[in-house]
Amino acid sequence: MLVHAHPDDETVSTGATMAHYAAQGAQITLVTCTLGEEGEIHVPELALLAAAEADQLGGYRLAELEVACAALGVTDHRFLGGAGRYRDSGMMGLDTNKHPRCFWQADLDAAAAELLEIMREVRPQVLVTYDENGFYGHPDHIQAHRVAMRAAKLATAEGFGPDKIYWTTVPKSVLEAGISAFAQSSDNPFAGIDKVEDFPFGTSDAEVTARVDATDQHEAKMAAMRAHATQIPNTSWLYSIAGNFGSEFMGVEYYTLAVGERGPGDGPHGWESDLFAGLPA
Ligand SMILES: CC(=O)N[C@H]1[C@@H](O[C@@H]2[C@H](O)[C@H](O)[C@@H](O)[C@H](O)[C@H]2O)O[C@H](CO)[C@@H](O)[C@@H]1O
Ligand SMILES: [Zn+2]
Repeated sequence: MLVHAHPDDETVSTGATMAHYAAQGAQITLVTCTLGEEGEIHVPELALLAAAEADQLGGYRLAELEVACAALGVTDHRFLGGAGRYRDSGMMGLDTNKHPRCFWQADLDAAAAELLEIMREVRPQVLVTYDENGFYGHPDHIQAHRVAMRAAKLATAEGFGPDKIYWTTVPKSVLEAGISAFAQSSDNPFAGIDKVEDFPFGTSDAEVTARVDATDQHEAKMAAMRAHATQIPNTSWLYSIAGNFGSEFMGVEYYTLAVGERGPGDGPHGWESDLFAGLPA
């Protein structure tokens, strides 16, 4: 089970992983907490769908998410509390954070109870969500972390909690490699970023627990990214990195184990290569 904040997060941070396990026949349940109503629109002809105009972006991103899930092979997708229950809160500090229906204003116990019911049905072995900072500090990501961890605690108390809980991450060594690789490039997605500490995310290699190599699924991830066209324009830095690093960047995703027993791993850091490592088949 993966708990994400907005449509497109599932693809950008865990898309290759989901496609990898879907291809193996694993049961994958994706829970998205908002419709992404407050997002930017990188498709000019859709500009009037914006929150400040027709306020229809949420419905459009719902459809983008359906196409992305199909590209990844994900067949079980839910919106927390049902589509439209929790509104996109906008970036931290904006007035949209005060919208009465926004996820940032959600009652934590009520939202966790919604997720608990899905956990009761699905009984996930592995739960994936964000760290306490929501990976990069967006209020909906922070709230997704809080709701997922609260629901997991309640599920465990009732005997059906996940065996392992992972938080998405990127090793600082990978970020440093990206800064170096693009330093001389005219199309530098890291322009203006001189050191890894300038990123609002990233963990030391020692804090990373798992490296999922799903390079065989990088095309599926690219197709899912293309489905999220309102959020990921063709000029996105994601595509320029993919063009330079290829499947190595698009098909490898990293995680930190927050709860559960670390399974067998390999390499200099003993990273797991499988999120189900150490669990009964
Ligand atoms: C990846 C992610 O969480 N995207 C969110 C985020 O989008 C950012 C937002 O539009 C910001 O204004 C841009 O400068 C930034 O580049 C975007 O990543 O926040 C949106 C509003 O809450 C959300 O809809 C989007 O999914
Ligand atoms: Zn997001």
